[in-house]
Amino acid sequence: MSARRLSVGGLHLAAGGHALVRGVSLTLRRGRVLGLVGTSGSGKSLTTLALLDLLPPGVRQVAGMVALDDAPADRVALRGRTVGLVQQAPRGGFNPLVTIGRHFTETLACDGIRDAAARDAMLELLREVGFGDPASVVGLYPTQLSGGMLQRIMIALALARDPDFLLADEPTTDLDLVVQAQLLDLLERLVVRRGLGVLLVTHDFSVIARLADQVVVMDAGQVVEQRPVRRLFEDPAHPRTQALMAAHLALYA
Ligand SMILES: Nc1ncnc2c1ncn2[C@@H]1O[C@H](COP(=O)(O)OP(=O)(O)OP(=O)(O)O)[C@@H](O)[C@H]1O
Repeated sequence: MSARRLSVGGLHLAAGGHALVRGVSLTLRRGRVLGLVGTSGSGKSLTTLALLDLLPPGVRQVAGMVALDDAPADRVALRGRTVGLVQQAPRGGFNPLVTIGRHFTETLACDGIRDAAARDAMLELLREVGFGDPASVVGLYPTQLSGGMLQRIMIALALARDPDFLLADEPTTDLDLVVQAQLLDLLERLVVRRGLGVLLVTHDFSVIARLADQVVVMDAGQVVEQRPVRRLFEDPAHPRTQALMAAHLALYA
């Protein structure tokens, strides 16, 4: 049965005796988008990676528990099947020597989906993320596609094992504004159609305003504010949130 909530509680991370993330707790809910914002280095990516036990070498989890609904979860078992991961800079997420089709067949084979069934599933996934002629994409290599197309494909790969939750770490960074808007529309459609629970990591408040229901603000490894998106924009409480918002308005208002 599908889980309704994915949560991390009391997460502490450290490297070389230096605390990087301190006491972070947050909860994703199916059909909802939780925005995670904060300045560079505030601990957003490490928190996201800790959910799937994918911390980089040298970073250690000192405390914290990940739970599905209210039961402790095996984080390695969550990868792909329950929780999909989409990261920034899609080009680095692909093997340049392998076709797009092979990226899909290898992922689908994890669930025993092969041959004609794999091809049908791959074409359907590519169609779902907006490729009108998916068959024309499967024989291409990652270098033959634009950043926006690769980011769509990375989302399709993250959906290949039909997860309940999606962790999207800066999914629109480095893409032009038109492609960014298309990707945010796509994520919104997926939340509605699949009932996905999404963690949307970004430093961009316009992305938060467009998609998030609830927002967590991090600063120096800690959660400093957590509230519904509308209330955050109307009345940012913490000085760090106010500063991030002011910087955003200075650039885009
Ligand atoms: N492998 C590592 N070893 C030691 N420290 C690290 C490592 N990776 C990240 N850090 C440190 O942990 C802190 C949090 O990093 P993290 O990447 O989670 O920040 P972030 O909020 O995602 O920033 P950005 O928006 O720039 O991606 C930073 O001070 C960073 O320098």
